Amino acid sequence: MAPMPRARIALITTGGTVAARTTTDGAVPVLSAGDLLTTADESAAHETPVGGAFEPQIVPVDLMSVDSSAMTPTEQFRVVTAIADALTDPDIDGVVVTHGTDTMEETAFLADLVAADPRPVVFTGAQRPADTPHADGPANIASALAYAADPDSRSLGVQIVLGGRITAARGAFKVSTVDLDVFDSVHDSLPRPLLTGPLPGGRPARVDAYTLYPGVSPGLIAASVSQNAAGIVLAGTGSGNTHPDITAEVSLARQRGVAVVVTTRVPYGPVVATYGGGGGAVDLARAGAIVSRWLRAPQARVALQALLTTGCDADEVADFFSASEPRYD
Ligand SMILES: NC(=O)C[C@H](N)C(=O)O
Repeated sequence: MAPMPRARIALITTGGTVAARTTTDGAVPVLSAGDLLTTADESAAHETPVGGAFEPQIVPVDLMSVDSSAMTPTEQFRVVTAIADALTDPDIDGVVVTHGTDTMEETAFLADLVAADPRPVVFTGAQRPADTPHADGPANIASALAYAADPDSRSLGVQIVLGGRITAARGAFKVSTVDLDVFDSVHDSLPRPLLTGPLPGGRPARVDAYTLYPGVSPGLIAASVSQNAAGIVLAGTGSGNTHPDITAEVSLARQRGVAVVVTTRVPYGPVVATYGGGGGAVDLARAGAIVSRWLRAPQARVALQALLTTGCDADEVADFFSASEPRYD
């Protein structure tokens, strides 16, 4: 299908390179939704469906102006709340969120965790600041608006539209610091278990994440526990493995009621608990860690944080991660 010519789309801006201007102190996000629309207008002409002008009615929401690398969990929750607020208007056909690419996979995934509404929610951004020659933001915004206005985009969950590619938020990860084709996916058809109910206000639960390596200090985990982290995500080597000393700390963390999820630092392939020897994923699972088969550390951390913030217990966390596995992978 083609975009509805007069679709009504909420455009929520959060900052990022797409909204950035270059200064002597580096690129900083300063542009409003109105500014972004002006630059996207020309590119939108290329999205005009055959036989009718595509002139969406835009409802601008200038939410925040931050580089996404500096976005806090509280701000990520605010983005998701803003999407829900926009969708309370029955006349809105879809939502586009402009966001930095550094942590887009996290906020878009958080939005997908509560995306029960069939109307399209699309994240987009840019790799080049808006005032650089050949800035990619305007074309990305135009494509995202067209995608959000297309009835065929309904009921697919949150999508990332960027660099000419459409990527489901769940499983997406940033693959290039500078290329215009920014995201790939660890698996292109992950199941989408949703959180029950909206995200609560207030401060999200603290969930730490560590990438493991030879010689990593077990004290990192002890420090998280002593600082009252509610959860810890470990990106192990290979298929979710590490040193036996880490397993011992995981055991202690579990005894203190801290949820632990193990994933891998490897970009592709499932995490399969195969290895023993004291530090293998088999040992970590026996020590009480939950294996995240596909969701990598950034998204596993967001899921664990959202689950713990909404009051889920260890069994419900385990159920979520097992429901996130495709049946035949
Ligand atoms: N391309 C970008 O948007 C990177 C930027 N640092 C951000 O995530 O906000």
